[in-house]
Amino acid sequence: MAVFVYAENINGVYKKAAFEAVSYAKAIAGKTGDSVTAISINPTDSSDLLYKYGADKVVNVKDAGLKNFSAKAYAEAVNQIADGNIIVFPHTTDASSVAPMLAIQKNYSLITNVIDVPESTSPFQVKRKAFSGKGFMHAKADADGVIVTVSQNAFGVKENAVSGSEEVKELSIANEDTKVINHEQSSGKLDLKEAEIVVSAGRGMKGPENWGMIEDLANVLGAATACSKPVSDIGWRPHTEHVGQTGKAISPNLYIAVGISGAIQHLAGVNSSKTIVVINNDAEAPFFKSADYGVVGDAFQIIPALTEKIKALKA
Ligand SMILES: Cc1cc2nc3c(=O)[nH]c(=O)nc-3n(C[C@H](O)[C@H](O)[C@H](O)COP(=O)(O)OP(=O)(O)OC[C@H]3O[C@@H](n4cnc5c(N)ncnc54)[C@H](O)[C@@H]3O)c2cc1C
Repeated sequence: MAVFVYAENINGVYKKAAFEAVSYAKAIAGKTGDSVTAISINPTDSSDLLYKYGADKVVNVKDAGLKNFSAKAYAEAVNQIADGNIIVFPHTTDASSVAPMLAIQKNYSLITNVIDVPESTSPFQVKRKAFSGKGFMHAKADADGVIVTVSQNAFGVKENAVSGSEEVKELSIANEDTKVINHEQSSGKLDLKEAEIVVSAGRGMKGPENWGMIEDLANVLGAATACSKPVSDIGWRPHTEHVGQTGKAISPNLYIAVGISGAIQHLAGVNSSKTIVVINNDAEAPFFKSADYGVVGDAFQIIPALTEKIKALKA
């Protein structure tokens, strides 16, 4: 028996979330004594990248009709291959819409946003995020089969190299429903949901002309940039950077919040970050209650000084 895992790629290139999902599937397989079979749709990347994280077998679906993403058609493709009782998906935007479609097609339980290896695999029980990341719960699958989506950056990418094998599967799936015509990445920037470090700023920055210092700090740390909702609403930053309840939910290893008050709707999207650093000139700002480290002070002095210090350390 195999633990199946959906290895997501964008325009043929594997996402970091795919490596994390394979690492997670390998951890489950270690408990059940199964092998890991990864399924990917029209990848251009080499399967070697998936063997590195523990995929014993990679099934590459070749289907010209699946060039454009559609949750229903992709679920059908995975359904035709995955004949095991445990199927793992990354909790990305695309994959988290494929997983429920597949759960319906297979009549399996669906547990989303899991953050740890299962406590038991029979019955399947696992810890997951709840209430927009403000709490945790232990979910138990009712059905014999289970599909899980792994919260990004929760488990981590873990090398576990095996000498895997590859199978190419030619499919021809009807893809006539609503589909994504094109995936475009904002120019040359890190994907916010995949980033290990995020530097985020809010209205405390006073205006878009002051974002240079946020970008400088992000560059020196190799981080992605994010912002609060009002900042993107006023047009200081693009909507793709808006994090929170109504924006992207992220869980980087390090989240640096600059001039953000820490409203509950903002926290809902960032409070599962592993380490939170808050920089705010108001010692009473609510964000400090959720911070691992806090600096009370003027961002306009602290950020450039911090950037210089990190540059010096790196040199
Ligand atoms: C239904 C709903 C959904 C929402 N969804 C979201 C969401 O997804 N994401 C989100 O972010 N918000 C969301 N909001 C808005 C949220 O309630 C807050 O209004 C918003 O997060 C505040 O943004 P801010 O912290 O940038 O601005 P402010 O609340 O204005 O805070 C600015 C902060 O900057 C600090 N500051 C000022 N000057 C400096 C300085 N020189 N140096 C350091 N610090 C300084 C201030 O002390 C203050 O704490 C939502 C609201 C609603 C009602």
